[in-house]
Amino acid sequence: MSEIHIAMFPWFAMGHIIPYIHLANDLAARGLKISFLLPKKTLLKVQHQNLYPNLITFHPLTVPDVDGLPPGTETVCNIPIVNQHLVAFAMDLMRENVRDILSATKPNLVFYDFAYWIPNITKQLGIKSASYHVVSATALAFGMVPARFVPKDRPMTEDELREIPHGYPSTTVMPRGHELLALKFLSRPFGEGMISFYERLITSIRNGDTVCIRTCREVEGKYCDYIASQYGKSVLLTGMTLPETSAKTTPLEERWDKWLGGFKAESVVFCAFGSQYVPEKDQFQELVLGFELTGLPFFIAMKPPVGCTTIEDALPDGFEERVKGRGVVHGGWVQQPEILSHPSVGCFVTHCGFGSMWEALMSDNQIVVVPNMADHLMHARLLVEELKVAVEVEKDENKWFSKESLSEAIKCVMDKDSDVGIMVKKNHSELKQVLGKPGLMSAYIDQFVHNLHELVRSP
Ligand SMILES: O=c1ccn([C@@H]2O[C@H](COP(=O)(O)OP(=O)(O)O[C@H]3O[C@H](CO)[C@@H](O)[C@H](O)[C@H]3O)[C@@H](O)[C@H]2O)c(=O)[nH]1
Repeated sequence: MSEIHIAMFPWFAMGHIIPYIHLANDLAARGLKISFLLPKKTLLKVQHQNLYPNLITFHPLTVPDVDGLPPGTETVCNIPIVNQHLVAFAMDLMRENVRDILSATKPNLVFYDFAYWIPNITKQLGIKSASYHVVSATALAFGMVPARFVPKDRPMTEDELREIPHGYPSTTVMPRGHELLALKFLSRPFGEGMISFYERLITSIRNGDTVCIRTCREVEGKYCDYIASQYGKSVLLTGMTLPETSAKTTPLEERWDKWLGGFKAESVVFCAFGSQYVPEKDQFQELVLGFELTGLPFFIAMKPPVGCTTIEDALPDGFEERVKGRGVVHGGWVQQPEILSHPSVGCFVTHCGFGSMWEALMSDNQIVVVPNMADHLMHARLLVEELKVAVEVEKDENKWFSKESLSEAIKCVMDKDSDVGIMVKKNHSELKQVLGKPGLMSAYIDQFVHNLHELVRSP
């Protein structure tokens, strides 16, 4: 088979760029050549993850400044959700630049997700296009299908937001009540020349030559089939594309390894909410008080709350003294996969970003979910309602959760005698066995590469 050359142009968010790099590594391991288009400062942060520099080439991009965003903004990292469409706008302004790179590098195929205009360029250049999605099939099936009516010239009404797409294959894996109304921002057309996130994704899937998703049939089979039937296209799966070797190549930072090592096996509760989430100060304080209330050792890694320069500034009065020796609250990035595989860690409290969802499933930890927005809600419901491998922290209509509800959820899975704890542990361990079956994930990539060869050869 002749060599395939793929260009990749993911949404400017770390939660998208990182899984694209994992896929690039998996493909390069099978001899495929990759041209990766990335904002230039972001490139410096992730280039060490390129395991095949002979096959994966990064192309630096300059992201134009856009009114309403701090100058030099490249990704949605630290940008409030209400302004994320401006990052999409900046991405759209790069059309000509991207076309020039594709025209010069001449790949056979382009992978993209939010840049819905890529197929217009690739058709002119005689290149194939594949929309590759690193959010769940569940989220795409619920929100981003032709069966969902999305008006082009106005935001969706409450009734439209509450409507379930016809044929959607679940009655439980979905946002509830007030959460549905919070999806309104996805449907807002943002002005001259800009389209809503709903329309962006639906157009992206509809116009590409194929649709690919970072998932497995074992977890999301029926949602993949629904997407295939909605678009009349086959859906190609890459499996979960988690790097297998990270724990071996990058040992956990010594200070954390030592601290965690001071506790008995499976006793520490770890909490992290991904690369984007910035808590409000009062919710953050309630969260840490919830951990205090459990009486268990804990390790929280989270960005400083809105309006606080450091995490220490945001802690409740007397908190540090009271939890000294059994609790850490760290305001920066930690090595999540390595922490999840530390023998002392027994529970993961997660916002349920798609990356964290897979990492949680492939760990031996009990899982507690605290979803905040759009796709996180879908992943959380998938784990709790359908797979029954996790418990969810109760929230009120204003998305607020109390220290008591957080503490109860954690204790319910950490208490060795709890029926719910025993049930989710058993289900999780059975699923992990299925997903961890030797050769399963590499078979996904092999089949995926085979499908790409067919796609490239097709007329
Ligand atoms: O201190 C930290 C925090 C996070 N991570 C890693 O960062 C990634 C975070 O990804 P994810 O769990 O997917 O969360 P987000 O960063 O919130 O993800 C964005 O991208 C996801 C697609 O991957 C979408 O599902 C989410 O909606 C979107 O918020 C994971 O691999 C974590 O292991 C760390 O290593 N250390």
